[in-house]
Amino acid sequence: MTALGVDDPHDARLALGATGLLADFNAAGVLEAADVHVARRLTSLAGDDDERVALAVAVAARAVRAGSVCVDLHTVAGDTGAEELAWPSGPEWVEAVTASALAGEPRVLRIEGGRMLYLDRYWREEQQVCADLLGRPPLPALSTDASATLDAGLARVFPHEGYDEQRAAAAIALSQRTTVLTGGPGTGKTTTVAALLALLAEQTQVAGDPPLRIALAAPTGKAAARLHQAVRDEVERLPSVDRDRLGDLRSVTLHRLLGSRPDSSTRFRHHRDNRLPHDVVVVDETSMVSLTMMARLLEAVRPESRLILVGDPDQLTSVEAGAVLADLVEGLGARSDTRIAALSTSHRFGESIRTLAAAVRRGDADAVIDLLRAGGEHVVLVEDADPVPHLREALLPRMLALRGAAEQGDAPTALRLLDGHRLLCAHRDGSRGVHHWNRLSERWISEETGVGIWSAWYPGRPVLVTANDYGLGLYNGDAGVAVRRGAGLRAALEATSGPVEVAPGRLGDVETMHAMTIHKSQGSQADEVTVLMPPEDSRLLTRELFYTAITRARGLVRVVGTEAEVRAAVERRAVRASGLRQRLQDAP
Ligand SMILES: Nc1ncnc2c1ncn2[C@@H]1O[C@H](COP(=O)(O)OP(=O)(O)OP(=O)(O)O)[C@@H](O)[C@H]1O
Repeated sequence: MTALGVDDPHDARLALGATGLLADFNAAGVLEAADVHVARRLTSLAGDDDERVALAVAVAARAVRAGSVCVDLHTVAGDTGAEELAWPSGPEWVEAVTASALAGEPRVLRIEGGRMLYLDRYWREEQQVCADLLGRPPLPALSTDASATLDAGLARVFPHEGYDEQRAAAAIALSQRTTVLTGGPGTGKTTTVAALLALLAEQTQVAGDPPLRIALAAPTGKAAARLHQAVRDEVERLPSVDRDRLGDLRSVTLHRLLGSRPDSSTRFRHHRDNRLPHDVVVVDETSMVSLTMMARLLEAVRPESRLILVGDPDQLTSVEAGAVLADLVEGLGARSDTRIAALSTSHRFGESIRTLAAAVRRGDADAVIDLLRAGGEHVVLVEDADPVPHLREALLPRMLALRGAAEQGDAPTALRLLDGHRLLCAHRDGSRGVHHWNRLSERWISEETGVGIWSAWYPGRPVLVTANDYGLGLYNGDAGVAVRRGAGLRAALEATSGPVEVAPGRLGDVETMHAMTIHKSQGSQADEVTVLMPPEDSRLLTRELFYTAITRARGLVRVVGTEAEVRAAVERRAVRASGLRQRLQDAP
């Protein structure tokens, strides 16, 4: 039996035809078949038969798969936990890669700082992001009159007490061509953006320039729709003079802003030679933007336009490689010529969720355990060896209430009840996974009502949309519930633009949502949230995952897990190797 735990030589995880180091590392579970295939293909194209070079390519591909942009050849053996394999020594390996045809032209591999191995494409993107960001020209100093207008404006758009933090963040953003605006959920990022745009529009008008062209964008359709709604709500609160100057602001996905091309998923219509026309570009949920997307954005934004990157660097990162927002916060934050606009006071949570989230963020596991055990109105820890009875008691009444409203065809109540609670899992499979808890929830409902659930659609079935449907105005991440209409069922959904009802058959991509993954919950909130901690050795169990999960709760967070699982979550960072932070810090 191989270390992968498979006897079958045809197991899909084993790369067919692999030999030598690649085969050994594949069988040990360090490399996946895809890494091996990339390595074999590239080395064979380059005519390189050095096994160490093939292993380097495979390890670089593996790193990208895990979200890293590069890999440290001196430490990777220890980092993988498979030190018993025949790893080349760091210096010898670096030498072999440097001498390889793959490090020549056309270049595929690159070594940085004598040890960090990059697939060249990511190295170039990292270089470009750094150069484009730091190359943006500084703003000219404001005249005395313009300064006075700005001060009066700041007092106008942030009139009340309690807005000092946001006023200071807006002042920082107004003083820079490029600003990273950070803050956790409910810290007033959108409020600050709306006010900032109002002040920029005023500056433009006072200067007699043509009206400001503003782009609002986000990495996903759902985030873009939420941004649109949130900015609209906050603009509504501004004085009428500012509202009129801003007009109707639209928001789009980054793909749409840059202009998708049918022939490529990584190249766009707007680029260095065909820049975006906007004077101000605001990107929300920047934590979900990959290195590649950031590179494409920065080459498309005009150097003289304002760029405002908004997000929460403590949340889960992009699916693709890179941890760009966190790198920008730390890299730019360490420079003397740039300031980060940071918001830290949440205006949405109760004190206890806020304190818990802060303890998770600073990695203070003792404090997290103490806060969870102290419990209270807003925080509950379920440590039972078998949490099922506890959860059945806590969650089943909610499910039955939802079913009741759905049976009566009362869509508004059903949607309100649906928004009341989320059951969050790290995984899809396994005893702590979404599938298991969806099935268990349906079983509880059947047992309690005496009515079996035999078909996919039933009254009270909560659903999650899993693909954008622009025709219906639905986005990946929108939620809904099946409600009775006469003899049949309709799906009532809470689209970002408001509630919609459609025939279930019209919904192509939906899944049952008694439980959902933490990744999918990003960007949404519910009154109550139950977090099922994954097992202690889960690859997904990280501080960022836990922080994202608990900050989905507006009123109550219930954590189901052992002390060891909670500690593992708080103590383990989602480490993504990247050189961007250092590059931004060190560049002149
Ligand atoms: N200084 C403040 N005092 C009181 N309430 C505020 C303040 N700033 C914002 N709010 C309110 O708090 C809520 C959250 O603000 P906002 O939407 O701007 O935060 P956010 O950081 O963009 O949130 P999220 O990232 O979760 O979408 C809103 O209802 C907003 O009107």
